[in-house]
This record gives sequence, structure tokens and C-alpha cells, in this order.
Amino acid sequence: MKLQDLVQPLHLLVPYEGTNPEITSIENDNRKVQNGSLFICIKGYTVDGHDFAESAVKNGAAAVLSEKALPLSVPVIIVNDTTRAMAVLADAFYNHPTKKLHLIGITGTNGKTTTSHLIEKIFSDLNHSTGLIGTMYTKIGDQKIETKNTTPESLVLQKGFQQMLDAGVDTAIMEVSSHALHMGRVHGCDYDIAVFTNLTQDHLDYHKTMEDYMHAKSLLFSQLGNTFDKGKPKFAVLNADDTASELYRKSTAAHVVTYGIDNEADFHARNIQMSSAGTTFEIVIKEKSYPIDIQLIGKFSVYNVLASVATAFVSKIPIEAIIESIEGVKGVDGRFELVNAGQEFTVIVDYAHTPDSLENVLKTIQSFAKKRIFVIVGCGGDRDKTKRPLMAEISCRYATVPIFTSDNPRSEEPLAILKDMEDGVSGKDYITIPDRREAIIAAINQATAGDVILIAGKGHETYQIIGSNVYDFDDRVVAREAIEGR
Ligand SMILES: CC(=O)N[C@H]1[C@@H](OP(=O)(O)OP(=O)(O)OC[C@H]2O[C@@H](n3ccc(=O)[nH]c3=O)[C@H](O)[C@@H]2O)O[C@H](CO)[C@@H](O)[C@@H]1O[C@H](C)C(=O)N[C@@H](C)C(=O)N[C@H](CCC(=O)O)C(=O)O
Ligand SMILES: Nc1ncnc2c1ncn2[C@@H]1O[C@H](COP(=O)(O)OP(=O)(O)OP(=O)(O)O)[C@@H](O)[C@H]1O
Ligand SMILES: N[C@H](CCC[C@H](N)C(=O)O)C(=O)O
Ligand SMILES: [Mg+2]
Repeated sequence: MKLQDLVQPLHLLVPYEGTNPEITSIENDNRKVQNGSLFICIKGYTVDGHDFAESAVKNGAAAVLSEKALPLSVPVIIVNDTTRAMAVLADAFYNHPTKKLHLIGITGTNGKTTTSHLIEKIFSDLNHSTGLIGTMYTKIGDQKIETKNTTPESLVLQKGFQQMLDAGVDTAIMEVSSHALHMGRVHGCDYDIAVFTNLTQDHLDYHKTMEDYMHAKSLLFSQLGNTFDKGKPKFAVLNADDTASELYRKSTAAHVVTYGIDNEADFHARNIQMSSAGTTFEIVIKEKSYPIDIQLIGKFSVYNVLASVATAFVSKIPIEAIIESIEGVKGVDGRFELVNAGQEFTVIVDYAHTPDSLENVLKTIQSFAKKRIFVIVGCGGDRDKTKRPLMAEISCRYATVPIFTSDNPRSEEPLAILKDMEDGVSGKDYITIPDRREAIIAAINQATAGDVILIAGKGHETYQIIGSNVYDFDDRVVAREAIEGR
């Protein structure tokens, strides 16, 4: 594509000077630049990409997109915000891939990964070819690719959509993090359905206040109303039991459908019966009631199911097929995942790393636990510090034996993170074991028949980040080894 054609959607007011080279790729990392690339300078949180422009040109960049004038031998296009302009250009460069996909975006503090997997299962059971983008991986047809972020930056994202189309994918389901919305990673994505799970405390290191965090999520719903040329209706799927839904309802020009348990909703769950093996309930849609028997447990799972049912329903999937598909879901990796190695007590690995998710999971365990509840929990380094005392307090409130440990301390001192947790529980009974493996072993060695051990926070993760080192670490593997070594 010629440079002038590529930048046309930016409608530059001051035309750039110089030639009109053929652009073969767009890159924002000078190390990935090849002959003919457009290099985009991004002012990051760690370094400033403008400092790599010269090196990018040496590596073959044919043009540079920048926020300031740069003395380079290739055309330099100046825009106000390169990150957002990158999203517009990526969408154009890959020929607007989301116009050709049924695109479902899911936002919310908790439940995005779980809900996206439920929705993906419904569509793939009906022989749709699906793509999935989220915390665990990006899936393009049958291929799984590792990802660094829950919602990747726009270049990676739009390229991924194009690869999906090449692989015959018709439906893409993606988690949309508040960071991504705030940073403009999803500018240019033409969503058909936007789903809201819930809003509770997390990420205040980045968003600073709950108000700002709530508003960041509203961008998904306002973006949903930006274009209407896909020839089908658009929907916002909102949680009637979460007050933040009011803002999202007001943010969109799309149709709104609601789901809920406590409040009236278009997709309403009633007669919920929970056991340690699963949950049964009725879904009421337009006054008709549909019984469902799922293998997932906890009230939070009912919410995830309702959000998924509503999304599939407005996508015109027959309700009977939706229910059959959801009933077949055994669980999602690292979410309430049982570790069974023949022991007489229950070991659960779960990804709860926020106060609300931890409380939900512990409440669910309390509803079926007959003996003691152990919880092994830590809080991530370089992340929201204010959730640390809250998570510690919740652990002490619900567990008989709370054990505080490390969860990806990153650049922080592990003992300092633990101290922040301990500040929330002075005078309460808890144990602190900074080494996560030792913490897991200690719980497993103490457990007796009928106890339940919750290992929280890392779920599917297969690593522990200490400083800048990434060590192999999988709670499920460590727990199994500890049980076998007892
Ligand atoms: C704070 C934040 O979001 N940072 C993201 C950001 O990194 P950064 O700003 O540090 O980038 P940088 O290293 O300063 O680089 C700036 C520019 O210079 C370029 N560069 C850099 C070095 C070099 O040698 N040459 C070069 O050209 C880079 O390619 C980049 O264009 O851009 C990177 C590439 O897109 C992201 O991977 C990175 O996410 C980091 C890893 C992160 O931890 N993000 C978290 C906070 C996040 O986004 N989380 C949400 C999920 C939350 C949830 O699920 O609850 C997410 O969506 O993942
Ligand atoms: N609807 C829900 N409400 C509250 N808690 C939930 C809900 N669904 C799942 N959880 C809890 O939150 C944890 C994380 O779930 P999940 O991975 O689906 O969320 P996520 O929004 O994708 O998280 P992340 O932002 O880290 O990607 C689960 O392990 C469970 O403990
Ligand atoms: N998406 C979340 C994941 C947290 C997982 C937890 N194990 C941690 O490292 O804090 C975040 O980046 O805040
Ligand atoms: Mg997720």
C-alpha cells in the first residue's frame, strides 16, 4: 500500500514532505522494522519510541509516524497521538477486518476470560469458526498463540483479525481490558456486541479512582455506537445487578439487553440450586423458563452463564443449542480447577486476584465446605496496592487457615507486599510464608480429610515473576507434587 493511501484516513491538515513509498508493514518496535516498514514512534511507560526512529530508518523504515518533527531522510508524518493514529492505520492497513467478523467484546473486572470461553464454546459447537483473544492466549481457528496482554495493542490486534479472516473465522470473541480502552488499543474495532460483567476494585494503580475506572470501561459501549454499516443490529449486554450498567446504558446507541439474578432482567436466573458438583437454575427469557444444569459452581458462574446466553441469543443462536453447549462446559483452565491426586481433601486452583473475586470464591467454598478452609494468597507486585489489605482481610474472614505468600512480586520487595497485606489484618490469625511453593506444601501437609485448600491468584499462569526473572511455576503442578510427596 502506498504511504499516501495508508495515511488517507488521518486526513492530515499539513501534507508531509517527500516521496510516496510503498509501505510493506507497520511496526512500532525498531527491532522488527524491515525494508519498507512504516515505523510508529510511541511514547511508552518505559521508553520513548521517538528515540528509536533513527535506528528504524537504518533498519529500512520507509516512513515514520511521529508526535514531533524529526530530522530523518524519510517522510515524517506528524500527528497529535501516535498510539491512537496507529490504531486507525492498523485497521486500514489490514483492510478493516472487524467489518467482516461478528465481533464480541467483553469488559468488566472479573469473569471476562470465563465468559469469553463460554461464548466461544457455544459458537464453535454450532460449527462456527471462532477466534478468541484474551488473558490466556489468542486463538485463531485451531491455532493458539501466546500473548503478553489480555488485550493486545492495535497492531497485533488488527493483524490477528486479518489472520482470523484468512483462516476462515467468522466470529471473534475478545476480552477488552480497561487499560486497552483507555490507551486506545481497540480504536478501529467495529464491535457487534459489547458485554459488561461487573465492576469492582482493581487497577487503581493505573486508573487512580473507581470513577475513572468505570469511565474507561464505558468507552467500549460508546464505541459500539460509532458505526452502523454492518447490516445487523448491535447490542450492549449489561449486568442488571451492577449499578455501573446505568452509565453503560447511557453511553451507547445500540440495543440494550440485561441479565441478572437479584434485579429484573431480560435474561433472568431464578431457583438457583448450588452444590459442590454444579448448579441448576432456570433462565427466564420473555416469560418463558428454560432449565439449565451446569457443571460450574458459585453465583458468579451463574452471572457468566447469563451473560453468555444473552450474547448468543441476540446473535440468533437457538436457546436449546445454547443451553446444551453451556451444560457441556467442564470449566475453564485455572478457574476453580480441582487438583486431584487421590488425596482426601479438596484442592482448588483459582485465578481470583481481586477482593471481589476472592470473596466470591471463598463464599462459594464456604457453602459446601464441611471442615477447615485453607487459602493461599498473595498480591501482585507493581499492581494496585490498595487491594492488598482488602484481600488479606477477606482471606481472614472466610478461611480457617489464611496463608499469605507471593504472587508475581515483579520489581517490588516480596516482604513489603506481604506487609501491605498484613496491615489489613492486625490482631487476626494468619501465617506468612513468602515462598509460594513452601506455602502450598505447608497447607497440603497440614490438611486432613474433608478440608478445602484454595490456592488463589495465579490460576492458569505457569510462571512466577520475581524481579525481572520469570521462573517456571504452576500452582497445579506444585500442589500435585506436594500431595504426592506427603
Ligand atoms: C503499562 C502498559 O500497559 N504498558 C504496555 C506498553 O508498554 P510500555 O509503555 O512500557 O512500552 P515501552 O517499552 O515503553 O516502549 C515504547 C515504545 O518503544 C518501542 N521500543 C522499545 C524498545 C526498543 O528497543 N525499541 C523500540 O522501538 C516499543 O515497541 C514501543 O512502541 O506497551 C506494551 C506493548 O503493547 C504492553 O505490552 C505493555 O503492557 C505491559 C506489559 C502491562 O503490564 N500492561 C498491563 C498493565 C495491562 O495492559 N494489563 C491489561 C489487563 C488487565 C486485566 O486483564 O485485568 C491488559 O490488557 O493486558
Ligand atoms: N462474574 C464474576 N464475578 C466475580 N468473580 C468472578 C466472576 N467470574 C469469575 N470470577 C472470579 O474471578 C477470577 C478470574 O476470572 P476470569 O479470569 O474469568 O476474569 P477476568 O476478568 O478475565 O480477569 P483478568 O482481568 O485478570 O483477565 C476467577 O478465577 C473467579 O475467582
Ligand atoms: N490481569 C491481571 C492479572 C493479575 C494476576 C496476578 N497473578 C498478578 O500477577 O497480579 C493484572 O495484570 O493485574
Ligand atoms: Mg482475563
